[in-house]
Amino acid sequence: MSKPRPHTNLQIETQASAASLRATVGIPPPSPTVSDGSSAGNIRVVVRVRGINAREAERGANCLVEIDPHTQTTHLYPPTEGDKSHIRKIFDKKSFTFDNSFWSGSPTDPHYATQEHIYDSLGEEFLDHNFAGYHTCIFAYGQTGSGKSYTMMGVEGNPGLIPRTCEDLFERIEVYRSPDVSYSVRVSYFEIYNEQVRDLLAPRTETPRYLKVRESPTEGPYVTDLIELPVKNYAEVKRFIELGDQSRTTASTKMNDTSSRSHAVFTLMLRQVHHDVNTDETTERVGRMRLVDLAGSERANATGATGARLREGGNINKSLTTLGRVIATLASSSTSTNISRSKKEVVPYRDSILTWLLKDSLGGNSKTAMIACISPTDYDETLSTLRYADQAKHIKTRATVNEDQVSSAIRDAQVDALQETIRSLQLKMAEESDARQSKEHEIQNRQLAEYQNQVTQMQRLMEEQQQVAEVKIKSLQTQNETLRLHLKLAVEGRRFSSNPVGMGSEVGGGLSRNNSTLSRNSSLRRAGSVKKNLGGASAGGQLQQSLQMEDEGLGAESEFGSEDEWDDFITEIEIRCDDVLKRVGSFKRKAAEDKARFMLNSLHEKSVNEGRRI
Ligand SMILES: Nc1ncnc2c1ncn2[C@@H]1O[C@H](COP(=O)(O)OP(=O)(O)OP(=O)(O)O)[C@@H](O)[C@H]1O
Repeated sequence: MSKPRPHTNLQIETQASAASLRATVGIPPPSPTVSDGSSAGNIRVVVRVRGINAREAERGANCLVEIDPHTQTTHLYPPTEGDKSHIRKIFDKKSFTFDNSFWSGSPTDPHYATQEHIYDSLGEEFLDHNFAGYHTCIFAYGQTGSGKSYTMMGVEGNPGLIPRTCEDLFERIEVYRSPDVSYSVRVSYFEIYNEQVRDLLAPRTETPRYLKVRESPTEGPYVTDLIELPVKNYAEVKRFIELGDQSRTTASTKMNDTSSRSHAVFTLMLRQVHHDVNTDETTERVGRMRLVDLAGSERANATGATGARLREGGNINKSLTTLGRVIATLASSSTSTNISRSKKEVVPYRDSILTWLLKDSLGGNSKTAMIACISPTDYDETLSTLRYADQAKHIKTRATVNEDQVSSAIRDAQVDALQETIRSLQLKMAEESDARQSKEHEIQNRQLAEYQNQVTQMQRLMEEQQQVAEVKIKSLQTQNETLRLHLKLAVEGRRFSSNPVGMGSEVGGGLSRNNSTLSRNSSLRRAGSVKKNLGGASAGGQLQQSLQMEDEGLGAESEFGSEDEWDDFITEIEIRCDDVLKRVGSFKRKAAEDKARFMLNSLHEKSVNEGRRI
């Protein structure tokens, strides 16, 4: 059989990058496309084939994979007769069609899919969803050594999907920045190793510290005490990625020199707070992006694993088998008819930590994509991955926009209610600590966990308060600047009209008189249009508009018949400026008070914890 000729994805070169175009021209982030804020859709599935590596070339392995760029089909050919490992088995050519099939055989191949192509065709769109308020998840699946870490994280000088997403995220925040919107980003990074969760951003300790997984009715499954760090720019995230990668469990196997022995989950939380100065209402949008690099499926004899490596491999395979069962159950319930749907199968999320934590991403509130990474030479493993991927494309998720509209009063009430809960928990814990010696550790621990959970919520709320206060201050400052500019222009116009020295006086009385009249009218007209704008003046755009109207001779007729009216107008503007400044001052004070309350709570929590430890 002749070696199949690799093709690649032609589409990737022609796909217009909508998001970067939007960012270039400064159009704000996309709004949700569906009116009720929810969007049902299938998991997006793409395949990426890596090139033949040195090991495979050494054993003379043939390329068994071909990609048709026009139909996005991946063909898998049977191994050649000379390949002894496949003797006595019957193989067929298999074909699967996906949303995209990427060929990354050799950079010299026509239509070779680079890291950038993968990001442009998948990462960008998913970032759009995050800005629109959706949760997203992209996970890489495939046998060991097939290119998952390369695709997700990349290598020095050739970054993968995760660093590119982070970089684009901060570039967009810069482009979308406006006075009434504030953005905050938090990052977390953990691994699931041997069915245990370890924080990759926590300092590594002699005895590893494993974190518990809990399920909340509102948030679903979550990792307790997971560090979530606020980040301000790409350089900061990059540092945390490097820190996490250094902590990640990897080892050399016969299949891969740097094989990931754990599933790694990198999460970015994007929070957008929009504040409307006129209604004092705040809209918050939260988009969580999960980027998952799974450990690779492996056959013990192929990896040459023994001892600890063998145990790791066993756990990796166990969780991947559970993932397979979850995918199969979800796929069958998505394709089943209404009648068979009534006796719905239970999805075995809880059978592994991985599937439990990815519950939402796999079958709930998320837009999800799977990147199936395959080797071009291994028929069995590649077929297994392609079958997984083929099933996954039938899964439907229902993503909803995570948006909240809160007034200042409600927000303050929330803070008060939480403070009350925390106070009563503190009281209970103090009572409990007297009975510390009595064997009620179980209850005490549960109460402590609940207390910590509440305090974390409180901290979040305080930080959100702070974020809202910052937006308010920024938008009031802009309003103030606009008013000052209006005032300056109006006063200058008046000065010019009442003392028409200069051009008018040089060219003669008639013209001077004309100019004077013109200027006076112009100044009053300008002031009139300024006055009109005062009702809702909140942006420089309005000022520009009023000046433009005047230039076009469309300005409103003067509303100032006398000097008294003019003076009243100036006084009114001055009062408004003072008022805005006062509001800025009071917001600053409130923000400082919130911060102080927050610090006090943190201190109290610390002392409670320390008291407990003693
Ligand atoms: N598309 C590609 N282009 C160039 N090199 C690649 C590509 N894909 C993978 N590689 C290289 O192949 C090797 C194995 O890739 P990688 O570590 O990403 O595999 P993996 O699927 O994450 O494996 P494991 O499951 O064992 O962690 C690495 O040296 C990587 O740089």
